Formats: sequence, structure tokens, C-alpha cells
Amino acid sequence: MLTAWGLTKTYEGRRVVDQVGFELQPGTVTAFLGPNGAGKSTTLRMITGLTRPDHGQATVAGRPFTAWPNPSHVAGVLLDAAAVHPGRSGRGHLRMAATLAGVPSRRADEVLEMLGLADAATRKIGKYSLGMRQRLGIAHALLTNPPLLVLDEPINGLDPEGIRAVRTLLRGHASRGGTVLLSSHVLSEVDQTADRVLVIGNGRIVADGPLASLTTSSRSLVRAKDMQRLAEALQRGGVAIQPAPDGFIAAHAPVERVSDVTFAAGVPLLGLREEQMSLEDLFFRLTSGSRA
Ligand SMILES: Nc1ncnc2c1ncn2[C@@H]1O[C@H](COP(=O)(O)OP(=O)(O)OP(=O)(O)O)[C@@H](O)[C@H]1O
Repeated sequence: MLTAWGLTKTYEGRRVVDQVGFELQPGTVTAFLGPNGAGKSTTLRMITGLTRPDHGQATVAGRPFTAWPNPSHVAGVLLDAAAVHPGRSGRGHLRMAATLAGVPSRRADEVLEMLGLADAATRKIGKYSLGMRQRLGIAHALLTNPPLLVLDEPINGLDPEGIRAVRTLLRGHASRGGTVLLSSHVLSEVDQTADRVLVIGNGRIVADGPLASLTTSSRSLVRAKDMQRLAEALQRGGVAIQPAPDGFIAAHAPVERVSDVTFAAGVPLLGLREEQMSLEDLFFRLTSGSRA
């Protein structure tokens, strides 16, 4: 549905996006994840034709997005939720967009309802909160019910209820065969939404896969009633250990090995799980601490 290859952009002598390429299949939600300044927005702008790449190209359903006769029917785009006229009402804004896109104006009310903005439909956008503007931007992207959604930080500024609603919406879109690409710099925002995560650091894709496979570490967290015996058993078994939060020991071995060693030593366990890497750890490992 969306193919990008070799996307490259240089600003003021600095490559901010460097040879970015990927292919997105229908029925999937992909998160584009990276620290501030990593190159996410620039990549999304190149995909949607707002920024011209120095090299490379992106196509949506086989041609450049802007080469479609009516691009808004191919992809719904949210790039800057603040870029709306503050003097218009939410409904007025979406009705005008509906007219431009050639969809019935009642669709504006449908998407306002979907995003929980029905009660605020007649209020001026200038009086909307950040979260409401964000929802309005998502509503706009959904106006034509396009097969592809490209959303830059859609969850930014939303309250927990709003986050849940947007997650459900995006998952629903994918389950009906749609394709979703959303960017975020907060891993926890995307972990329940995305099937696949593309991690970008310093303008390059540094990891690509299901989130669970990216955050899996080779360390285990283990706890027993008798922590002293547990520590001794692990050390005797050749497993390096370190103290960990919440009364656990961090063992430098996969759970299978920790389980074997403690079972052989006859130490009953109260808990054993794989250590999950935090966002900071993941970025640090993948981008060599390149956070801007
Ligand atoms: N028009 C521009 N002119 C000069 N530099 C730019 C321009 N647009 C982006 N940059 C720079 O390119 C780099 C990547 O910016 P980009 O907005 O793509 O990052 P991002 O990953 O979306 O970050 P954030 O999470 O902060 O939005 C940054 O260093 C930014 O300052």
C-alpha cells in the first residue's frame, strides 16, 4: 500500500533523513518511532509530497501520493494539528474539507462523533484544547475513509480515554483492511496499537519488527522466598547477577536457563520473567544514544 525507498533529505548540510525505505501492507498498523529530531516528520512529509526528497521516492498504491487525481481519497494525513483556522468551528472546518474532498457534508458529523467531538462541533477551534485539536486532525484524516492513514504524533496531547479511543479506531481501520502509519516518540503510546515498529535514529532506520521482538532482552528478573539461596544458586550455576527493583534479582541469562539452574538447585521461585527493555534502553542501544 505504501512503499518508500532511499528517502534522503539534507538541511543546512546535515542529512536529517538518510536512505529510509520500507513497505507497508494493508491490514497493518505500523509505528514510526524515534527520539525528537530523529527525522520522523520529515519522512512523513516526503511521503505525502510536502517536502521534496533529495533522493528516493515514495508511492501510495503504486504512484506518488500527489500524483493521484484526488489524493485525500487515497490517504488521510495528519501532520500538524495546529494548522487549522482558529476562527472556524470544528464542524465548519470539516464540512468545508468534505466539500473539497467531494464527500457528503454529513460525513463531517460522523467523524466528529467518532472522535468524541460532537458536543464541541459548533465551538470555535481557537477554543479547543490541544487534545481536541488532535482529535479534530484525526477526524479530518478519516473524512474520506481512505485506505491509508499517515498520522504524525496522533496521540500527542490526548488523555487516557482519548488514547484508548484512537487506538480502537486505528486497530478497527486495520482490521477492515486499511493501512496505518503513525509516528511517536513515546514507546508506551504505540505498544498496544502497532503490529510493527520502525525505529528511526539520526535519520536512519535502525530497527524494524514487532515491538516485542525489539524490546526483548537477554536478562531475566527472578525472585524467591529465600533470596540468599537464589543468589548463591545462580552464581554457582555461572549466571551473573545484579540487584533489580521490587525485590528481584536481574540474572544475565534467558529465563529458560535461570529456570534450569534454580530447579536443579532446588530453589522454589516466586517469580521469573524476561526483562523488558525501556524506551530509553531501546533507543540507547539502537541509536547509540543519539537523542537530540
Ligand atoms: N525545514 C527545515 N529546515 C531545517 N531543518 C529542518 C527542517 N525540518 C526539519 N529540520 C531538522 O531536521 C531534523 C529532523 O526533524 P524532524 O521534524 O523530521 O524530526 P522528528 O523525528 O519528527 O522530531 P520530533 O519528534 O521532535 O517531531 C531536526 O534536526 C530538525 O531540526
